[in-house]
Amino acid sequence: MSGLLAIDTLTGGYHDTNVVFDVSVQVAPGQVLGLFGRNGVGKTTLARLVQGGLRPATGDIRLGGRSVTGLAAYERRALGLGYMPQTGMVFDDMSVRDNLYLGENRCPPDAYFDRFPRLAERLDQKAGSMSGGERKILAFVRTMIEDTGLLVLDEPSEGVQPENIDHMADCLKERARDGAGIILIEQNMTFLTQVADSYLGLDAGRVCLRGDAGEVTDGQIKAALAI
Ligand SMILES: Nc1ncnc2c1ncn2[C@@H]1O[C@H](COP(=O)(O)OP(=O)(O)OP(=O)(O)O)[C@@H](O)[C@H]1O
Repeated sequence: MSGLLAIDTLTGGYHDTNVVFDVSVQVAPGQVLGLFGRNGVGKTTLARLVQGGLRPATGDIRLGGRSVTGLAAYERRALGLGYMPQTGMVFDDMSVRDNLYLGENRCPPDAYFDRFPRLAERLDQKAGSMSGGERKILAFVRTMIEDTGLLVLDEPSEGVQPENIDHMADCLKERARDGAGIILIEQNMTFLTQVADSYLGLDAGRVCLRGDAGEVTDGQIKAALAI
């Protein structure tokens, strides 16, 4: 597998307390890695270690063959790493239009309005006045339109209606078909299994299950979640 992203024996967490231990995994162009596990097992922490918001205690992260372990989040962003955090991506005081159109290195969002017409209807509305699910869709589309080769998305479907989750799945599959590597953190297993072509399960910060979609069974995923 040619590594777009290579994570090597990564350990890290908060201050002196590590919550992710010895995680190694690779993501190739076009691959969607489904990252799952119960609440509090370290999924968001792993995502933030990859994104650069947290620095690892030990281990290495390589993007396109280059070590980015010592780089700040904005430097990783400049190298093509996109990140949709679980919360806090939308600027509540700005309009939906400004959330979508302001910023550099973006494609126009218009291509997403067929799938998510609510955004087009609410362009002049403040983002903070939208529902939680609508703000998630806004954050998702902002992430999709950025010019990035690796996307890390932390529970994008939380609070989103099933029909729009299906549209999110289609968008992610298209980005992967276009060559992006994707790490998708999800509690919604229907969504995750719809999109992921490989899985990484975490328990207590350690890898408890890994494999391609053809190898890992629903039963194994359920068992990993019920550990
Ligand atoms: N800012 C922080 N400071 C200290 N500890 C934290 C911080 N954020 C998370 N933790 C701890 O790190 C551990 C892993 O949390 P993390 O948010 O990575 O889990 P998660 O698998 O993403 O959970 P969830 O599914 O609930 O989002 C938890 O024990 C949590 O309490």
